[in-house]
Amino acid sequence: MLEATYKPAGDTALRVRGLSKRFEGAAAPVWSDISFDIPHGQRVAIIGGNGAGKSTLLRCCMRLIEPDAGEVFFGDRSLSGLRGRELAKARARVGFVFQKHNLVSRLSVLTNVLHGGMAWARTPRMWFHGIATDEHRNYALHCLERVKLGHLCERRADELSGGQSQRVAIARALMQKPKMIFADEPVASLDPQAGEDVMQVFSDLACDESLTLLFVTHHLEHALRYADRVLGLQDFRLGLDASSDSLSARQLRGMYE
Ligand SMILES: Nc1ncnc2c1ncn2[C@@H]1O[C@H](COP(=O)(O)OP(=O)(O)OP(=O)(O)O)[C@@H](O)[C@H]1O
Repeated sequence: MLEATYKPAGDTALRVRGLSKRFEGAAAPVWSDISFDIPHGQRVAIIGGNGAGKSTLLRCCMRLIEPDAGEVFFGDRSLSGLRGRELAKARARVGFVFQKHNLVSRLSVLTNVLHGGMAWARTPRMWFHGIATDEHRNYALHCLERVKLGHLCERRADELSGGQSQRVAIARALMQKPKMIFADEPVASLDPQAGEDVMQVFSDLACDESLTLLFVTHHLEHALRYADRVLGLQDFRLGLDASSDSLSARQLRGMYE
């Protein structure tokens, strides 16, 4: 592994131990024996070539994909063996942001954000604008303000730019009051400036609110600028685990050779 300069500090938000995954029928594992600890509030980039298993790793960390071996802990709590409501409750600690924002186009921005509260809703209906309580609407507005889009709350989602839509998707993830944000190539389809704006929002959330951030990216400059630490997947294993301060763009490019 490339020089592991990262030294764990503080309480652990996410602990991964000995994780391995091979898809059925595949000749080789996606990766094997992956272990790392992420302290609360750390910003971590996951890099690696196409097919290195970045998305699979992110999903295995929530058991959206079942690993073949190993264990994942949120804090001290192991996800192994959790089922149904217990697993859903544990997963609700993580706000997941995808490459595609998946907003409901004909609904307002505020209603889309309210949908993020479904993770802890008793009845889904209460998450529609007009039915939701003032308390929930105010919280949704607060989440929108955290991504600097409070002024667009009444706009239809299909009238937003790509960058604005992704920021609404982040606000929707914040609505579930997560401890961690996992983001899978969140700026892949955005222009450079919108991509920077979205990465800055993530970074501010991690720095100002101690939200732990784990994001997959192919933008090496984002890994260096917006992450405290970089994990790199290469040759079916974790080939890099180092603080971004200690890395150069040339070293990161080496993960793609
Ligand atoms: N559900 C699945 N069933 C079978 N194989 C899968 C499945 N999901 C992913 N794979 C395979 O696992 C490998 C890793 O895929 P993954 O999407 O995690 O890679 P990635 O590093 O995120 O790639 P990219 O940078 O192209 O998005 C690939 O070979 C992919 O084809």
